[in-house]
Amino acid sequence: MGGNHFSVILDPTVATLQALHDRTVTLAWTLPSSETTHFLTQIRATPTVVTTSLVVCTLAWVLKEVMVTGRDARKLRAQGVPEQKLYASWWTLGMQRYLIGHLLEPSPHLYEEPRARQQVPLLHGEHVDGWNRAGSPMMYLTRLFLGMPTLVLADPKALHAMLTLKSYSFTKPKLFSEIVSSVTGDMGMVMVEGDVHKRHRRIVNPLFSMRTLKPLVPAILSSLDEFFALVEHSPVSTPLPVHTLASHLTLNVIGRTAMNYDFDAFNAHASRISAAYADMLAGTEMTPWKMLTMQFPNTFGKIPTLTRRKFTNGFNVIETAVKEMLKSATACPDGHTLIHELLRQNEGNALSEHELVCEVRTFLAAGHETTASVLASLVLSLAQHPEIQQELRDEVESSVAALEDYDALAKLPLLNKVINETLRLYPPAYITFRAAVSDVALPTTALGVMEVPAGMRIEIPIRAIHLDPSIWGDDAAAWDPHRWDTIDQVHGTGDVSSAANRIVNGRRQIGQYDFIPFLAGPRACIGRQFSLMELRLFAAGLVQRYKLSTDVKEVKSEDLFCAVTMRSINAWVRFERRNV
Ligand code: HEM
Repeated sequence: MGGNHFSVILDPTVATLQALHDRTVTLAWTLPSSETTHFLTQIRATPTVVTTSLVVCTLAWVLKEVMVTGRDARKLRAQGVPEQKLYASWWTLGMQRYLIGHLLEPSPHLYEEPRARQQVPLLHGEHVDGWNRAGSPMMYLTRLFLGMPTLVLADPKALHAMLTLKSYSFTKPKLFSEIVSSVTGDMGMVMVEGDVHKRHRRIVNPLFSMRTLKPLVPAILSSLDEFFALVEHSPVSTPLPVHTLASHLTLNVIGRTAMNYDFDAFNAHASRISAAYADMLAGTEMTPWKMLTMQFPNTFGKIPTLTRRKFTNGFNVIETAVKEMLKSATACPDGHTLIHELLRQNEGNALSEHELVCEVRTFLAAGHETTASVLASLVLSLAQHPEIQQELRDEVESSVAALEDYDALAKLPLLNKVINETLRLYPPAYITFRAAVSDVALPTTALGVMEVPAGMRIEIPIRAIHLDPSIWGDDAAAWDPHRWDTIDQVHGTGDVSSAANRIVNGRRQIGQYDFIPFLAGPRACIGRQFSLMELRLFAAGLVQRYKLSTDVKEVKSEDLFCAVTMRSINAWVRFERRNV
């Protein structure tokens, strides 16, 4: 019997069982326990009946997943997509292997070696059968939750179609949305899809134009001054945890520039809102328990653990605070922060109050840890490379009279190369996901037109693409800003996908989809210019004022903490004040 026949029978059965299960669970959580007991007695739900129903539900669901997703995997294999060979049969459990593996061998981080090498081989530069190198398809099938197939896709032609030409034929997969929306709310720009997304993007776009952003330079520099004050109170010989300080710095910036609010994050007794936000972020850390709660939100997800209670409390504190921020911005319509501009752009109330709140929450979530992560890696890399640091200092001092002159700063070649190289090697969005809304045809470099089945989960391995030696050369894993001296960034998918035309007149051709720290297309990062502005001002300001040094010789994979974003957790740097 083919997968389709199975689906016809199984889909409605599973949907019914699932609905029954959800209904029972909802009742169980909402009714007082005495009424729950009464209700269960009334429907003769003895422990045996409940257990049997749950087992049947689970089995039916597993059967459906295996049948339907197995059929989808077969469809892709039949078109020539290679499948990653898993190392042992229990790995076919997909992501569940982390849960089991965790019990067998506790490990603090989801992507820690050696399991990570097998789960995300490209992230770790491991070879995968069928992966480019010798011209074979730049994609492969791997397994995620309960063995569900995921298409890991790095072919520039297919990425161009998926991210740009047919962007709205793909959405964020449910699991991804659940993690993000738990922080941003359900109606922020990262979350919304289709026409709703177009409406949000149209209203928010002007906030991130240079006309709106440039007046924010003084507010960004005032946050840098606070960082300087903190550094100057610390002994010169003591390395400072830039991975934490950068996060405080960018939180203060996003508060001041976007929300008209002072987070005062460098202060150990920081505001209630900073503390609530920290609690909320701690609740998104990707642990095996977190994965279980995401997969079964109505059962495990409802258990009121301490982390969950702190998370909910943090969420509510932020929600209330953002509502107050919106209210005070409404009362001061000429203000210069992003929240003021958002309200001006929202003339006619195209976005509801709830949508506005989610949008502001999104700026906070998307615009804070991402930039902090790049900044920490950038400062550490400069400290590890004193010669580049000096070159950058010379460039800044000879070309820019004052940091306020942002137009001059934005043009500095080495400064931009240092930032690009850091975004290449340490992209905070190291990986992202999409799901096909319906059956969709994608052109590919090696397999002709590929039919992607509806619902297929697709992973874009951003960091793996940035580390691929066939794109960047054999020294791809090294931090070398001068590699950009001989790079041409080529727009479109053009001719760069084959090794033969990668090097032209001694210059390396890098396509639009070979370097995607901010992704590409209609859903590319809207905050790109904002974060580049922060990074340019901070990098220039720091090398002007301090000599940076470190004892950290290399960045190992366990120094990069990977959850929703990737961030450095071992960036200890000394700041020695220069006599100028
Ligand atoms: C170095 C810093 C940053 C990096 C590397 C980065 C990266 C990204 C990436 C890769 C995406 C696409 C995610 C996906 O669709 O799967 C994205 C989306 C987004 N980013 Fe950023 N981001 C950064 C900073 C910022 C800042 C500062 C803001 C705002 C203040 C911001 C706001 C957003 C928003 C709203 C989206 C959703 C856009 C849409 O779906 O239309 N980001 N970012």
